[in-house]
Amino acid sequence: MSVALKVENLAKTFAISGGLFRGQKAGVRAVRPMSFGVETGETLGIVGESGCGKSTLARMLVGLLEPTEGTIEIEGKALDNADPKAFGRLIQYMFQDPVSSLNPRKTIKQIMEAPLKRLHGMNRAERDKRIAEIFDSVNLRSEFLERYPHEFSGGQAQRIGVARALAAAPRIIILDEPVSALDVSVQAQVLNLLRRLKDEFNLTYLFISHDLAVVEAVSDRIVVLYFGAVVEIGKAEEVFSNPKHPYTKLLADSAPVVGRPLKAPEQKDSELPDPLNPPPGCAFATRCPRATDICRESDPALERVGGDQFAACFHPLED
Ligand SMILES: Nc1ncnc2c1ncn2[C@@H]1O[C@H](COP(=O)(O)OP(=O)(O)OP(=O)(O)O)[C@@H](O)[C@H]1O
Repeated sequence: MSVALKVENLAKTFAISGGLFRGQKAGVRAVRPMSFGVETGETLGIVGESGCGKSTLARMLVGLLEPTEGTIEIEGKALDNADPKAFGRLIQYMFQDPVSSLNPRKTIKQIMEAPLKRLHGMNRAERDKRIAEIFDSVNLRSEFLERYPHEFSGGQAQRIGVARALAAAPRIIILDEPVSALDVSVQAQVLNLLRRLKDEFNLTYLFISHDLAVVEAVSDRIVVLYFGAVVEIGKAEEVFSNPKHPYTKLLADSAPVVGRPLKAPEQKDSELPDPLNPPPGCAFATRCPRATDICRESDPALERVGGDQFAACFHPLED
């Protein structure tokens, strides 16, 4: 197995100035230094509550945001923010709401052609051939090419979003809530299509979602983020059924997962820490039923807690 993506000490702090912060050096630590790898052909699920840094991480991975520190490597090559085309040829982002992310004044054909011209310098005949192949793979009819984004239903629009991401011939696609806006019946179709395309094009996926049942079903491994940091990482079939970090357990207990009884979440305090004034210790300590003094004083590192599972916790849960 080869490594598709390697992230080392990747972090983003948004500097804040002016207004209340005039003259101060304040910053929101949206992503705290994190490291992980993704194997070629793997689907890595990324979960966490709103504000935990999922979008910031995704935007750094596709070169839309410059990291404050750390490195991103795809297939062994370090990415350079000064070369956005290199990012585009290797990694693409599929937005949650494809209709509003596509230019409403351009036809689907014009939208599909743009990355082929910009990233690959293809001539008209090459572009036509490539677009026809991709449309065939995502089961879209060629007459759709002359239409505009608003003319499509949710499921069709999502397939166009996939087609656009595929047009660049990337190695990795980041799927940001790819099915959350769709009806359940259409969700299954889009998920099946994504699975087939992954094999057909030998792709690697990063799958971001709030829906733990969907993430568990599609992922090989899952990363759980809390307050900008990885708190747990492990095999999809283990992470929610045998969580080691108390936060993962809280998420799993509060999510309605088919076949698993729904329990009230164990928690002391539902508030996230202030990102402008993070606590010195574990960011989850204020909510954690297992927290002790050490948790309030130092921030635990991610450590192996058995098999292929890692957790950042001084008191990981037992099997
Ligand atoms: N441009 C910005 N300037 C300042 N702070 C920001 C900026 N973008 C994001 N943040 C902050 O960084 C943190 C992480 O935000 P991010 O959008 O990455 O989270 P998320 O997990 O994707 O949330 P959601 O699921 O709601 O999209 C939040 O505290 C957010 O307020």
